[in-house]
This record gives sequence, C-alpha cells and structure tokens, in this order.
Amino acid sequence: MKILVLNAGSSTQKNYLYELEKGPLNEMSPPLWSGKIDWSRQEGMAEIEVKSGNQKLAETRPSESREKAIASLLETLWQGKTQAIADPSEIDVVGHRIVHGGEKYREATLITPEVKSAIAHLAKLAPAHNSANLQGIEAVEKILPNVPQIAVFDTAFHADLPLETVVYPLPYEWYQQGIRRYGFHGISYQYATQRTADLLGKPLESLRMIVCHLGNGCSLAAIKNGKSVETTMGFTPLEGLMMGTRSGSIDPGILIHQMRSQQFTVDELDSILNRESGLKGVSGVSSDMRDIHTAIEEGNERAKLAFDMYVHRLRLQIGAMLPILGGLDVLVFTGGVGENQSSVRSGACEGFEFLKLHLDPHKNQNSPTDADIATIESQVRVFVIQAQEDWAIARECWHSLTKNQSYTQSSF
Ligand SMILES: Nc1ncnc2c1ncn2[C@@H]1O[C@H](COP(=O)(O)OP(=O)(O)O)[C@@H](O)[C@H]1O
Ligand SMILES: CC(=O)OP(=O)(O)O
Ligand SMILES: [Mg+2]
Repeated sequence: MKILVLNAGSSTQKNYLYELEKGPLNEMSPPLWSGKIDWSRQEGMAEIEVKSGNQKLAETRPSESREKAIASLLETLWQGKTQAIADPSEIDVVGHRIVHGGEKYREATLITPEVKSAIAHLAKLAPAHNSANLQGIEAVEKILPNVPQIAVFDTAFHADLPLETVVYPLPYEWYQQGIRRYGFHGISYQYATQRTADLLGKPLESLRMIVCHLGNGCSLAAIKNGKSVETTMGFTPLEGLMMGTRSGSIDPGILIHQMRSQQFTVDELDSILNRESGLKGVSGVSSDMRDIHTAIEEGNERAKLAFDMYVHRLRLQIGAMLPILGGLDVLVFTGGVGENQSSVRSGACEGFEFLKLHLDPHKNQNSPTDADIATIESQVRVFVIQAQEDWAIARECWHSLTKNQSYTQSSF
C-alpha cells in the first residue's frame, strides 16, 4: 500500500510517501520520497527540499500559495530526477495531519464534505494550522480526485482528559458552548510514548511519562497508563509553554489592558501573540533555536534572556506534571528543539536531581536519536525521540483502511 502523508505546519509543509507491505511496525520504515517547503527562513521565499533514494533537489523560490506549492512539489514524486512512482494513480491513500478536531473527531476519519466543513469551522480555533490543512486536502483533491483521504487529528490523543483538566475556571456556560481545553501534538505523543516503551522493553501502561514536544509549537503532556492525563496546550495551540513565535500562557489581563489603552484590534493581538512573541518577540533575533544559540555565543543579551525564559517555563511545567503522575519514570524530548538542542535538555532537567534524575552530559551533548541520555544510576530515564508524526499518520491510514474492508471499498 502506498501512502502519501501531508503535514502542514504553521510555516512548513512536509510531505512523505511510504510503502507498507505487511503492515506497519513500531519502528519507522524510511519513506520512498519526501518533499518539504519551509517559508520560515527567508521573508517572501520558500525553501524547497526533495529527497528520493539518493537523489536530492534543493532550491529557493519566491513564495506562492500553499495549494500551488503543494501541487508543484507533488509533481516531483512522478517526474524528474526525484521520481519515486510511475504515475499518481499508484497512491492508494492520502493521510493528513489535522491539528484541531474539536470534540467530535476522536479517531482517524475518512475525509468527506462534512469532515471538510468541520475542519474549516475549527480553523477559527487553530488559524495557523487548520486552514493550511484544508488547503492540503483541496490540493490533493485536484490532483488525485479518486483517492481516499484520511484525517488524523492532533487533538484525538487527549480525548479522555479528565474534566478538571478540560474545564476552564470561567462561567460554566462557556464550557457548554465548547470553550474547553483540547490539547495538541497528540500524533507526536502517541508515537513517542510507544517508541520509548518499546526501546525500554516495558509495557507502555506501566510507565509514568512526561513528553516534551519542542518544535515551532511547543507543548508537553503527562501520560499515565498510555493515556494523556494533562497537557499544556488548551483551547488553542497558544496556551502553555513559550514557543518559537507564540507567547504561551500569559496573564489575560495584559490583553484587556492593551486593548483598552493601546487600542489594539483583535486581529493585531492575534498576530502578535501567535507570530511576534515567544523566542522571536523577546530576542528580536529569530524564532529558530539555532539562531538564538548563535546570537548568545555572540553576546546578545536578549537572546540569552529568551533562552533562559524558554527553559524556565519548560521546567515549571515539567514540575507541575509531577503530582498529576505521582512520580516520574521517563522524561522524553522530541521535536526540532527537543531532538537537537542539548542545552535546552540539560536546562530542563536541572533542579530535578531530587527525583534522582541524572542526565549523562556526554550522551546529552551528542544529540542522539532514539536513545536514553540518563546516567545508569538515574532513577528516571531520559529519552530523545525523533518526532515521526508523518510515519504515525501513515500507520493510522493503514489501520483505517485494513480494519474495515467495506469502508475501504465503498470509499474508493
Ligand atoms: N540543529 C538544531 N539545533 C537546534 N534547534 C533546531 C535544530 N534544528 C531545528 N531546530 C529547531 O526546531 C524548530 C523546528 O522544529 P520542528 O519540530 O521541525 O517544527 P515544526 O514541525 O513545528 O515545523 C526550528 O524552528 C528550530 O528552533
Ligand atoms: C499544534 C501545533 O502547535 O503544531 P506545530 O508545532 O506544528 O506548530
Ligand atoms: Mg511540528
């Protein structure tokens, strides 16, 4: 079965083609083809990178609409030096990461006009994500009109969060209107928790885990019996940790004050909190941890402050999860920052020695992939797991199509 996966991020579009013959294993099988567009590195420009076998294509082009960019990227799958298939008709199914599934979507779902309008409706709550997800679905509809498309939701992993976590201390009627905590990055959490348990050789259900997903968007989740019991993102992907360009949690009184005294409009505040805050807003340098690191080495004090705040807030939230879990067996770091920035990991672990959590500095420094970086004596294991949201989506597609053959046939 050939499965195309589209993962639309706020400023990136990552696409992969996987081939699964005997069904998915827990360990990732490398994709036949991958194509990435990154709009975050240069203003008005799109950096494109396509890989297939040992062929590689890299170029920078002026930005165009996401739909057009996806269409031309997908052509490299069946044309030119990165060609991986003879014809688009070889693709059996397309899986999409959909960030916000609201209350209704608790598992992978075949995309129908009704599902599309629900995704569009939820774009109000995750504007940087759901509308990009929808553009991906529509781009594929034009190129592969007869191929089933499956939505895999980031919110689904948190579907059973307890009520005291879900409800905000606001008028109860607001909760009844749908203003509640949902949690995100669930596809990443599901993969990282199972992968860690497999590497440890222990049942997932026996482990108390905290997983820190640190990419452009950052959140962490407490996982007990294999289920999410608390997480830092809430109604939207803006709550919680400090991120690349998002503020994370702040005093809501600041917004009221700024609206009143500085007359900011709602759209201006939305843009400031989502795109001009976090590492970028504080440092004035960049949202990218690599640039922050370089600026710190050059003596930039605001970059240092941004880094220190990022780590401080991360530690606070790790600490907040401890009583929820009643202790900790494994701490996991994943996502672009979690996988690559050893100083974030060591900073986050500082102060948790009282748990007998001890990082091995040498192992940590080498930024390993899918490895334990705690000392042998440490009573808490610490893992770095490469985020594999796309592989997890491919697995979900395979399960959806094979668990119910009539569903598969009727939808072709
Ligand atoms: N080698 C690296 N060292 C430090 N940080 C990195 C490195 N590579 C990527 N990052 C960080 O990871 C972020 C992207 O993470 P990623 O998980 O790919 O994001 P997303 O999936 O949300 O687009 C970058 O913005 C950067 O801050
Ligand atoms: C939900 C979310 O924040 O996603 P990302 O990290 O891809 O921006
Ligand atoms: Mg991501």
